Amino acid sequence: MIQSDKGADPPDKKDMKLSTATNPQNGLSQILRLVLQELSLFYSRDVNGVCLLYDLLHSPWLQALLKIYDCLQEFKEKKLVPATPHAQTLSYEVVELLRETPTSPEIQELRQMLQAPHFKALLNAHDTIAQKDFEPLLPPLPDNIPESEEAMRIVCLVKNQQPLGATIKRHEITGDILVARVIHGGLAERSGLLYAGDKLVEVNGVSVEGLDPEQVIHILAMSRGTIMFKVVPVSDPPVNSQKMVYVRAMTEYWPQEDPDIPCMDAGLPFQKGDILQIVDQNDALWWQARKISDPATCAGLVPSNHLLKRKQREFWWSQPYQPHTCLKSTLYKEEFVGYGQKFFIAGFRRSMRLCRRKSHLSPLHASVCCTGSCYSAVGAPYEEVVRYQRRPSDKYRLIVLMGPSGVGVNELRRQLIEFNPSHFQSAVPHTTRTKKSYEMNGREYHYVSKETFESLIYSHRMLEYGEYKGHLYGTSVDAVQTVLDERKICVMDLEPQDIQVVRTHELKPYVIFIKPSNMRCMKQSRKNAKIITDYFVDMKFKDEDLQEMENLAQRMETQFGQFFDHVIVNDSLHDACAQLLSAIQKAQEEPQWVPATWISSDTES
Ligand SMILES: Nc1ncnc2c1ncn2[C@@H]1O[C@H](COP(=O)(O)OP(=O)(O)OP(=O)(O)O)[C@@H](O)[C@H]1O
Repeated sequence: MIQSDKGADPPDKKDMKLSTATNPQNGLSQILRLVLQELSLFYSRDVNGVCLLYDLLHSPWLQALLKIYDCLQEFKEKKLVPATPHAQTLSYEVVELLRETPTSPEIQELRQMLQAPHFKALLNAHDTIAQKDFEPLLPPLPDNIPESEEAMRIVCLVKNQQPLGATIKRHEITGDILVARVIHGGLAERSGLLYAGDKLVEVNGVSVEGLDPEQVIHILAMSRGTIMFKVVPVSDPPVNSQKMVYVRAMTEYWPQEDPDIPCMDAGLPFQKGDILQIVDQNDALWWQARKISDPATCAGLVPSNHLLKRKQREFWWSQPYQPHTCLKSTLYKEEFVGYGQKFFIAGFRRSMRLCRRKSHLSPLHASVCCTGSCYSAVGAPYEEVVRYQRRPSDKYRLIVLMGPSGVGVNELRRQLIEFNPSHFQSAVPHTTRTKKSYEMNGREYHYVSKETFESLIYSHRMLEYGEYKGHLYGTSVDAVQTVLDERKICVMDLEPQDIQVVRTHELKPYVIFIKPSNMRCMKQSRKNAKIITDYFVDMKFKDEDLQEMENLAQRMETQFGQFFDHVIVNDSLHDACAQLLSAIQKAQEEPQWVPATWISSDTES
């Protein structure tokens, strides 16, 4: 039995009314109204997805659409007829009458308007429609057509700047030239007259019998204006009934470098992190997709998940063996940043940051999880994604900052927390080292035994950890959850190798990559910046430090760019902070693409 929770605000009854039409055949509006009423009962009970569905059905654009639908239904019923079937003659008569009227500027203007070509064309169109005179007159079919004659279709397409949007192939046995695929959004598909499997008989009056596909393409390339195809239609035109799927490309693809692609010109190149709309998966090997950043263009061919995985594997095995290389850092910073300030910020200590950088070298780490570089060798080439909009009642998404050492990740994180400590916070890390006299358990660190720390690792409760001077340091899921449970935004910095561990539906991380600007700008902006390394105190950035930072940033982008939701170039600190604030606000308040598994896990829980 469905009950309403009295504690919550019931949705406004007035707004629920979707349509005012009284037409008894108006079933769609009626059904939607009932669905809304039903949903309003669940609304206050926080049932997963109901609020989203309710808001969708309640949205002004859907209601407006329904109103339009209702109006159209009403007009359909009325069977409107034109006031006059011959508006053109009426117009001639008016012009004649005006001739006999004394001339004035207004009469002159009216006469000109009635005789203007566009007005005449409009009246002509009106008369054609009024007389329902749009069916072309076809000659009668000859009586003596043999039974075995194949039905032909004549297709005329007007060539413009766009490609025709179809590929052809030769049938291996019969040698016929067939339409291999029709590309979504292309001229051929929009005409609705050509289908994959249609047999080409003639192009512009030239028979294609015995020709190679290349020769047919040459004829097409030479044609100007209208192209006429004579085809034998495929008996069963393929129907694309698959649902639209969106994926994030986890690898890059360049059709020009792929000798296997059936038609290089029809290929769609993409880069890591691009969001693709998969519009056709009928072929097991070659899908059709378009980039959501470029929705107006027609689709292109991309390798299917299965094929791309195979290609990745073949590429991986063809590479010479390389021992595991890590993104290493040489720039180290001071011991303690948060101490002595108005409020305390945890997680900025040098020990913590150094162990982070060394974490992927630890044998313990290697035995528990797979690093990012392993991931790129065997991981899925596409990740299914959906649009996710955080609801105000949801916890905040975890904000992850990453970047090469010295780029300013910690400076930005610190400034953010200082800007609004009641809104932004770091997680308190764990350590196995002993507490110092001025420290407090749960403020600088959670001080735990080695056994406790290791059990957290083995139970996958550590998001990142490492060893420094014989002690373990790390950040736990629970420490992050504590911040999120307080309805604050948790901001953490992470090495890219650890990114897979935080990508869970629980934390829904939003990853921001902090990137150095070019060397010339960096030399200027870091003129007075001081770094403290393991060996020197207050050392200025040297050119080689900046160069290494740039190289490291490039490697990080190449290897992990698919995981970055946003990139900020840290040139002016002030601008970078402003960009960071705005990016975080968008991450929390605007729809974003997230892995589909994060959302399905939500529904299951
Ligand atoms: N945009 C900037 N302009 C000038 N100085 C900057 C800028 N960003 C950061 N700095 C300075 O550069 C130095 C290094 O920054 P920070 O400590 O934040 O680096 P990091 O990315 O956290 O690397 P690490 O963890 O190795 O210290 C600091 O002195 C910081 O104040």
